Amino acid sequence: MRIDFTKMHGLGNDFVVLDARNPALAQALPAMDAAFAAALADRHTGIGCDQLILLEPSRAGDFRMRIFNADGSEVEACGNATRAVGLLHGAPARIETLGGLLCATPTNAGISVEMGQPRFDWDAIPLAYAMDTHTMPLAWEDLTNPIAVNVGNPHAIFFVADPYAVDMARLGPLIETDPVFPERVNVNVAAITARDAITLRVWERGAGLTRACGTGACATAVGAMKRGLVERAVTVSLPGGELAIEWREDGEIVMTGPATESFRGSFDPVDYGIPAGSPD
Ligand SMILES: N[C@@H](CCC[C@H](N)C(=O)O)C(=O)O
Repeated sequence: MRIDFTKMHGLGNDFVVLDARNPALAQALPAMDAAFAAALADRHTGIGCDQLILLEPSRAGDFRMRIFNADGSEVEACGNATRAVGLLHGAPARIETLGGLLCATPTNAGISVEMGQPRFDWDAIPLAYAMDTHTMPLAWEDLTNPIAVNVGNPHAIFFVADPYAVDMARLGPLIETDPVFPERVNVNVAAITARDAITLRVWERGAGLTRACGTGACATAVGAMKRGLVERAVTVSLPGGELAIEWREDGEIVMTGPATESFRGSFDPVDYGIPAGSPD
């Protein structure tokens, strides 16, 4: 049996969405593992995407969203995909993720998502320094003094003069896989251009340089607010376009921006070496 998919993107950060709420599709879909997710995400031999999104039934929310990076790793959060599935749903949705329950609402300005409250895990790193248990420096060449913000998934943010002057293709993977980040990390380089504006590029954990990263925009905005560099509402400009990020007084981060459906299609799992309906 062929399996239907929807190809979507948020500011050019692109997704293959499989809707396993549909019982026929759920039955035909092989168990999702890293190898299968990576095969579908491959831009040369698969459908191609930055993240594979699997929608499943949920007791906690309207549905559950599972997120797989292009390298097959399953992760906790994806801001752009949350807007994309919010668009697909077409009405306010409570979306269960590994990173928490998120609320997506269609508005005139795009899809607005309550992304939850940030955690500042960086405190753990200076503690390691104080106890002299660290092994790595907090600087990677010219990238120094990052702030780490967890918005369901982990981000390290470096404030620089010009994000486009940073050699992300080289430094991104170096920092992503540095042992100082046991779960690897999304690497953000950002410039503050006004009290309400940030320019950002993101090397995504498990996906590389993407045109936009919703959680990266949230983490960077909140990191900049925590350092007193910007006000509580900012526009974040990424290579693929702009997101509005607000850190409300109640602690909730709200991200608003566009989402787009590109096309629909179907594939045969046999082409990925997996017999249809196989439990493996
Ligand atoms: N593109 C995403 C983030 C996807 C997950 C990330 N690469 C990770 O490994 O945490 C977004 O829009 O937030």
